[in-house]
Amino acid sequence: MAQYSRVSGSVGLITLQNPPVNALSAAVRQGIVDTVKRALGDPEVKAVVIRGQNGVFCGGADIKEFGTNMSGPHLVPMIHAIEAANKPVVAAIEGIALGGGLELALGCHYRVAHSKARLGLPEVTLGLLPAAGGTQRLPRLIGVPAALDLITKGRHITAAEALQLGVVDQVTGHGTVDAAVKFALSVAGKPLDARRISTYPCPRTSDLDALFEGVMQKVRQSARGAIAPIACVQAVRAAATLPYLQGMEREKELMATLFTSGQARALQYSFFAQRAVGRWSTPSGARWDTSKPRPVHIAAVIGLGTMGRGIAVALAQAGLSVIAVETQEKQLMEAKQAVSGMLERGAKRRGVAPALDKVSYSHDIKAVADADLVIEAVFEDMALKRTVFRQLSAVCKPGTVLCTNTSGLDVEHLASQTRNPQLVVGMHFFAPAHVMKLLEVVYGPQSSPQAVATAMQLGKKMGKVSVAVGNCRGFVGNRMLKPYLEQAFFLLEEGATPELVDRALEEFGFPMGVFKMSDLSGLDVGWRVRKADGLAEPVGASGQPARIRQGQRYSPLGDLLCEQGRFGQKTGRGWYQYDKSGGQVASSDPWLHSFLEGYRAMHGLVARRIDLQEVLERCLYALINEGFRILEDGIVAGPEDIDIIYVFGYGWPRHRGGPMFYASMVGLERVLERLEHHHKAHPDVPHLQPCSLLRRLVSSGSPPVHRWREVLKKLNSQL
Ligand SMILES: CCCCCCCCCCCCC[C@H](O)CC(=O)SCCNC(=O)CCNC(=O)[C@H](O)C(C)(C)COP(=O)(O)OP(=O)(O)OC[C@H]1O[C@@H](n2cnc3c(N)ncnc32)[C@H](O)[C@@H]1OP(=O)(O)O
Repeated sequence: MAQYSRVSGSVGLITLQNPPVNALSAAVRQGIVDTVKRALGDPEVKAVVIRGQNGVFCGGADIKEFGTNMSGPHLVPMIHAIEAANKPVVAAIEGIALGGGLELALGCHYRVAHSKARLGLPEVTLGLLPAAGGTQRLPRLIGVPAALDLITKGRHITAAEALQLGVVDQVTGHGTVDAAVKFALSVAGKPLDARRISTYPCPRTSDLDALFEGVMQKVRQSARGAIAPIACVQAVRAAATLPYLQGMEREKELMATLFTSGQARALQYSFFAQRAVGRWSTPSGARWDTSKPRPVHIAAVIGLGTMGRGIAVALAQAGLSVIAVETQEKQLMEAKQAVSGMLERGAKRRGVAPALDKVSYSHDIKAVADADLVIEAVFEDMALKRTVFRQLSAVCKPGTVLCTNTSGLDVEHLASQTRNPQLVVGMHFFAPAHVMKLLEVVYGPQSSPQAVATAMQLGKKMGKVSVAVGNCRGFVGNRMLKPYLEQAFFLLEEGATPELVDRALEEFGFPMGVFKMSDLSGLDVGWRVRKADGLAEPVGASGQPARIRQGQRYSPLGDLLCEQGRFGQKTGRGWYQYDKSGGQVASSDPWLHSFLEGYRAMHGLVARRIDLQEVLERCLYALINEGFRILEDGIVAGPEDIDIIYVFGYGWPRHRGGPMFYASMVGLERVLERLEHHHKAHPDVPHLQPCSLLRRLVSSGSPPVHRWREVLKKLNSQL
C-alpha cells in the first residue's frame, strides 16, 4: 500500500509500504494511484514527493506476483499519470531503486538520491526487460550506449554514477526526504514540459546501426542462448528509431514473449532458490534461524597452493585478519608475493586500498593458536590432511572451528582425528577461490549447529553463495559430475567424438563442454582420484577385463590419455590439441580420432551414429538421476540447493534454472522414460537406472519443483 501525508505545508508525501523492499504489488500500485490522485486534487499541494518506507525506495515489480493472475492497476498507465501530472513529482531515492522502482522514478519529474543508494534495471537477470517504460525512457534520458549497457547487463550503479550519467538530479549525503521536499518546493510552479522524459527525442548517436550490431553480437556471444538480453537490445533499438508510443508498443510485445518463456520462469526460480539456500537446515534439526554462529575475527589458512592463496585473499578482502601458513620456506615466499599481487589487483579493480596488512605469514602451524577459525587447504590427500588435523587439534585454542577445503574427502573421518569433532566442517571452495561464488559447507553427523552456522556466515561475509550439504563422496557437485563424465566417456567408446559431445553441451548453454573443461582443469586430477580408488589400474594388474571395474562398465579412456602424458591444456595435448603447453585455444586432434578408432577396434566396439539429443539425455539425465539420489539420501534439504550449486559452481546455464528445475521443465515422466530407455540399452551402467525417488515423484503426479520439499517430507514420513 501507500501512505499519504502533507509536509512543509504544501508538499504531498507518498510513502510506499511493502516491506522489505517495497515491491510494487497490486496493493502498492493501487495505493500510488489513489494517493497521486489525492495530491493532485488537493489545491493546497504544490508538489509531490514519493519515497519508500524504511529507507528503501523500491525493489521493482513484485516478482512473487508474476506467477499469479496479476490484478490491480497496471504500472505503465500509473507511471504515465505521474509523468503527466501538472504538479512536480520528485522521487526521493534511498536504499535502492531497481527495475519497476527506477521506472517509477523515471516517470517522476525529478530524482533526488542518497549517496549510498543503488539504482538499476536488473530485469534481464530475471529473464525479462524493463517493461514499465524503462527501455524507452532511459535511452532518452542518458543516451543509447549508456542505456544499453545498463539494461542488457542489469548492472546496479551507485548514486554518484547515476548523477554523472544524468539519471538523478541531485545526490545528498543526509536526509533524502528532507532534501527532496526542499527540492520539490524549489521547483513548484515551474513549467514541467521539459521534465517529461517520454517527450524527449533520443540523443543522436553516430552510426546507430553499427552500434546495435556490435552490441547484439556481444550479447549473443555472452548470453549463450538466453533470450532476454537480445530482447533488451531490440527494445532499446525501438527507443532509438521509433516515436515514444510505438516504442512502448514494441516494449510490451517483447515483454509478452519473455514473460511467458521458460527462461523467465527458470531465472525467477533461481532468484528465489538463491535466497532459499540461505535458510539452510540439516537432518539433525540445525537451522539458519536457531543456530548462532561464533564470531570470527581471525581466520587461518593452512597450505598456500592455488586454493589456499585464493582463500586467503577472499578472507582478507572480507575484512578478516588472516594467518597464512605454509611450511616450506620457499613456497611461503612465493605465496606471499602471489597473495599480495592478487590483493593489489583486486583493490585496484574495486577502487579501494589493498588489504595487505590483513595477512600475516608463517611457516609454523603453531602461529594459528589464536585463530577463531582455520581452513586447511593442503594437497587433496587424506593422510596429509589427517596429520594436519591432528596438529590443529593440538595447537588451536578451545572453540576454534576447523574446516577442511576438500572437493570430496570424508569430513567425518577428519573430524574423528580431533578432540572436538563437533567443531569440524568442510568448506569446499571452487577455483579460483577468491573469484568463484560457490561454497559447499559440508556438515558431518557430529558437526554442531554452531560450526555449520559459523561456516555459512563466513561464506556470506566472503561474498559467497553458501550451500549446506551433507557429507558424502564428492558432496553434491562432484558426486553428480561423476555419472555425467562417465556418460561422456561411454559416448566416445560408442562412436561420438569430443567435439560432438562438447557441441551438444555448449549449445545447451554450458560455457564449455565436458572435454574442454576436463582439458582446462587437467586430466591428471581425475586420474589421481581413480588410481586412489583402485579404478585406474593397468589392465593386467586389475585382473579384470579393461572395460569392467568393480563389476561395472568402466571406460579407461581418460587413464590411457594420461599414460601418454596428455594432461590437457597444461601439456598442450588432451582431448584436444593446443598450440603450446598452457595454450587455451582447443583444436581438433587427428591423433585422438585415430586413437579412438584403434581403441574401438581393439575392444570390438562398432562406432554408431550418435546425435546431439542422445548426448544431452545420456549426460544430463544421468547427472539429474544422481541429483534425485542425493535428495533421497537427505544430503541436501531441497532441489534448490542442487540447482544453486550447479548454476554457481559448474557452469549450468542460469536461464535453465539448474538440473532439478530443468528436469521438472522437461517433465519427470519424460526424464524417467528416457532413463529407462537408456538403462535398457546399457544395463551394465547403474547410473542410468532411474532412482526410486524419481519414480515416486512421477507416481505422485510429477509435482512442480517448488513442491518437492513437501512431497519429500511426506514420502519420508511414510517410510
Ligand atoms: C501474455 C502475458 C503478457 C504478460 C505481460 C506482462 C506484463 C507485466 C508487466 C509488468 C511490468 C513490470 C515491469 C518491471 O520492469 C519489472 C520488474 O521490476 S522485475 C523486478 C526488478 N527488481 C529486481 O530484480 C530486484 C530483485 N531484488 C534484489 O535484487 C534484491 O532482493 C535487493 C532488492 C537488492 C535486496 O537485496 P538483499 O538486501 O540482499 O535482500 P534479499 O535479496 O534477501 O531480499 C529480501 C527479501 O525481499 C524479497 N524481494 C526482493 N526483491 C523483490 C521483488 N522485486 N519482488 C518480490 N520480492 C522481492 C526477496 O525474495 C527476499 O525475500 P525472501 O525470498 O527471503 O522471502
